Amino acid sequence: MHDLTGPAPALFSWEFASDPYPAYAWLREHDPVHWTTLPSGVEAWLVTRYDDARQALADQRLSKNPARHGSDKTGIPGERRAGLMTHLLNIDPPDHTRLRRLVSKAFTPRRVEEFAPRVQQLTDDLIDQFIDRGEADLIHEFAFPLPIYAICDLLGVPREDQDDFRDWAGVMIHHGKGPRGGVAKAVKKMRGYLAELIHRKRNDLGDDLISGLIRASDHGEHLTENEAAAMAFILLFAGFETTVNLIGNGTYALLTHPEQRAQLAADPALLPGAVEELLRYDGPVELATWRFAAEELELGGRTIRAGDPVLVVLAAADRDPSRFPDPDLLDLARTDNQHLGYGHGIHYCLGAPLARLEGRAAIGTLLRRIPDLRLAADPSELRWRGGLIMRGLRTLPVEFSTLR
Ligand code: HEM
Repeated sequence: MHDLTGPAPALFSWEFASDPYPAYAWLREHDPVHWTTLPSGVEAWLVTRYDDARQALADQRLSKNPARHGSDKTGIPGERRAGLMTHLLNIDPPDHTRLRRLVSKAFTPRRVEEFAPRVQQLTDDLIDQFIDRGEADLIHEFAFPLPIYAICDLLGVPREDQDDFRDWAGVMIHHGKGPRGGVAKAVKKMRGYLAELIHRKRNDLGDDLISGLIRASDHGEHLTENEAAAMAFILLFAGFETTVNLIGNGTYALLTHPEQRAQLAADPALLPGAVEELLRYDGPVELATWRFAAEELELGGRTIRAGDPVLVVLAAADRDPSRFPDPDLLDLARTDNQHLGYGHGIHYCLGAPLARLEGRAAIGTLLRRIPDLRLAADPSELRWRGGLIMRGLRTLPVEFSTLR
């Protein structure tokens, strides 16, 4: 149980980054829709209770497109909102409805299902590379490469170009060797590459997702090359660091809850439910992406003014005791687990079936192939990446026996 009687906790401090849950518990109890100043200096509402969060995620008066009502308070420069940034998470209906319908025709559950053997092979190949060494950093060597190669394969990026993507993606989340200021450069290179790839595929359609997008757009609904590039970019961008963190945070939670882990190892049928519980307990997306009040509205008893930025704190909602009994307990056998880790409403995660596939393959295979996997650092030594939206570890050092 958290101490809810003390003064308001400091948000966005170093301690907060490693364990934000006590602060969120305090907010849920005392100021559930909380006006705050973010580290960037931008002011925004934080929504922390489950019911308010679900309501906000489904409320179309909360727009995703700041340009629509001329109130961009995020501090994100205007030029980044053009080009690749005009994607699903930054637009409202009717554009959103059209683009989402189009991508859903290409990114079908069947396509994901057919992809399962490839994900399993990628998982095994990555484990093969460190299993004889007795130690590894599971973020850099496992959680990070798996989703980037998986999404590249799915999109139809040729294998010989995939290491470039790995490098650009690495720079984008500061894992790579590139300089910190290289993010804009990496995005630019990715944009150039995607535009060229889409152009090439128009004349040589294959069985991949980009070809599927082009085909879907040729059947009536229009998709410009810029929209196609933005779509490929958001699939990469939304599907990459999130999955890194599902594997990283999930494995970390299992390594620090040995009884739960033993229960899962003894009963692999628990795996699908276990991955959902890991998403609820310490999910990759701490705060949902920016929303802006298109008009004045009430939320959790507070008045949100037109133009105000609203951030729904998924991590706080998913530990709300009024929705989840014993919310701070990791219970891999939990039932009635309708968490908000993939969002809710029209922006509900498009890649959830792929994320589930990757999460189950990665975590299930790791536990099966390395039954004595142990954390090789004290939890207090581990560092969490300090972004606003995502929650994830910088490194996850592990050790294990090489005798098997
Ligand atoms: C465990 C991994 C993942 C988690 C936790 C996750 C979580 C989320 C969340 C919370 C949202 C909604 C954000 C909001 O409303 O502000 C979202 C949207 C989205 N996700 Fe995921 N995601 C994951 C993996 C993926 C993957 C693998 C892909 C694709 C390859 C993907 C593609 C998308 C897209 C395109 C959207 C925007 C949908 C829209 O606006 O209509 N995600 N995701």
